[in-house]
Amino acid sequence: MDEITAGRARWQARYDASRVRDGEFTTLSGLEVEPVYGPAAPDPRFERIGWPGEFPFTRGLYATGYRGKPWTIRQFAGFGNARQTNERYKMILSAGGGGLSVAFDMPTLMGRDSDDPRALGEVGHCGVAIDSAADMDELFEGIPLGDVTTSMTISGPAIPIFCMYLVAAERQGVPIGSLDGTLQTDIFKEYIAQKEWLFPPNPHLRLIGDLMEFCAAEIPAYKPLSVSGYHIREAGSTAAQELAFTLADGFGYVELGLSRGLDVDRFAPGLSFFFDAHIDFFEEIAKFRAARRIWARWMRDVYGAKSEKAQWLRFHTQTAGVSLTAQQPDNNIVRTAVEALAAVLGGTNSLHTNALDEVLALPSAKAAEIALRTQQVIMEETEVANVVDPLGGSWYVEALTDRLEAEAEAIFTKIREMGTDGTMTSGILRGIEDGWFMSEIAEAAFDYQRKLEKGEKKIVGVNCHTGTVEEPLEILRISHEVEVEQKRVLAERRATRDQAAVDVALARMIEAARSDANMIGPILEACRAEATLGEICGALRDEWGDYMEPPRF
Ligand SMILES: CC(C)(COP(=O)(O)OP(=O)(O)OC[C@H]1O[C@@H](n2cnc3c(N)ncnc32)[C@H](O)[C@@H]1OP(=O)(O)O)[C@@H](O)C(=O)NCCC(=O)NCCSC(=O)CCC(=O)O
Repeated sequence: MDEITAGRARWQARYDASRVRDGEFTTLSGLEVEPVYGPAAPDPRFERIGWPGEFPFTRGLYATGYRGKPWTIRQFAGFGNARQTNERYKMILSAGGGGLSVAFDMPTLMGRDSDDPRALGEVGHCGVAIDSAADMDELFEGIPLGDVTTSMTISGPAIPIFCMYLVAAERQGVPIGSLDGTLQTDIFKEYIAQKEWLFPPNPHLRLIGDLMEFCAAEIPAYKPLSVSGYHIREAGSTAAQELAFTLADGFGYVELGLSRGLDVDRFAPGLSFFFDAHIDFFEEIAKFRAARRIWARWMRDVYGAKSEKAQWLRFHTQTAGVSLTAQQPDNNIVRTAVEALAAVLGGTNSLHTNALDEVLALPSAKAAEIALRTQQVIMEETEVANVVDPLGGSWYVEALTDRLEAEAEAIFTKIREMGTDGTMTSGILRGIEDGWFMSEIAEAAFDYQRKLEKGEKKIVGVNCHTGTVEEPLEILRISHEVEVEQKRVLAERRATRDQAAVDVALARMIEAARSDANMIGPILEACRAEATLGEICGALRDEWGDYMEPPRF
């Protein structure tokens, strides 16, 4: 039997052993479609590409693709206080959202309480304000945490926020071992692009190692890391840089797990990824396919992962916020639809579609609903979910996939060479310290901007096809009352909690910080005692110090 026939037989066996959702898998005009298409005759490219559901997973993780399960519709949302955001979550779930994704406000992202002087004017603005486990209870009130997978986008203070989420689950009566969800936690990309860290890199990495250890042992389905290229791309990187920097960061976390003596086949399934879907349709599809292939190969060949789940790159995608325009904002619906389709054709596991007004403010309820419906149109009407990796074998897409893979490999070599001991981690830390990542991204952003200004690259409504007379958009505005009320509630909670229990828990946490002990238990205790996020992070800042980025011109 030749390799094509043998491969197809392997795929068929996997497909037959899998569950397929009910549905009519035909074109709109009624033609039956196969679950997958492949070459009819031997093709030299095929070994690199493979079949869906098998190494190197270029064509997807599952033999069934979206016939097995469609991607998760996971709309990133949060604003004002926990009660307001809870209402938005219930709206998203009742409108067909498949999972939740929490956006926190800036003080929370920086580990500060709502009454911190630095929080002034920011409470509830770019996400929801969470000060303690009691806010987390309110955030998920009436939403069974055992049944809904919840992603939380936070990295600097990821661990105390995660512990508050565990406390909220305990208070709902959900066993924490049964939870499934994702925590962003990706501190490398904070230093590289988003700039929301709390401490120097080493204490952050220690906490992340503690979290990986805890989750691998206690909450096997939970993904404690969502390694993020989104913010790298939004900062102006190219697609190849996004791919390479993100996967390099992922390798850094694998090296961290291995350095802690953890079993790669146990902890690697907890590593998840998050990419941008930008407007160049085919380049984005190729990027997602290349990402799966590179990750599988490195995990197997460099880091010794044996199980398929440890070789899988699972990812969430968000359409490109940076591609949205304030001019002619209705056009953003079209951009988002094209980008979302690229994510789906690239085999994303989970997807957020941006709202048309996100360039101006957090989404209004109406804009949020259109964004959600955009995914549903793709899922329910277009028939694209009938066939796994429908663009596999396209000369263009396969060539771009190879090209992006080669570009990423060249960047990996550069990063490793920057380090002192041949590891990816050492190269990443050196690149952060030297401002190398930042200047690579800045160069790419500058180059693109120059092309826009020369008219070599075009954006409708910005440097071409301008001149539409526009109505002002109704946008969501967050009242200052939210901040006043959040501070009042926080003061009341501080006055009524058992202060001695808080003091003891915080002292134990610092004791643990000074030892080699795993920090998750003590931080969880502090959250159970209603210590606030600012108190927990403040005590750790006092212990570990702050981090100043080296200036670079
Ligand atoms: C793994 C992902 C990517 C997706 O998880 P999900 O649970 O949604 O989906 P999933 O794992 O693909 O699927 C759920 C289960 O179904 C199974 N499954 C899926 N497809 C299948 C198929 N065809 N056949 C058989 N089983 C299948 C999976 O293996 C899994 O089960 P098992 O578990 O048993 O295997 C996770 O990490 C995630 O949800 N990430 C979201 C991150 C996020 O929302 N970030 C927002 C950032 S927003 C941000 O940063 C701000 C940006 C800004 O500034 O605007």
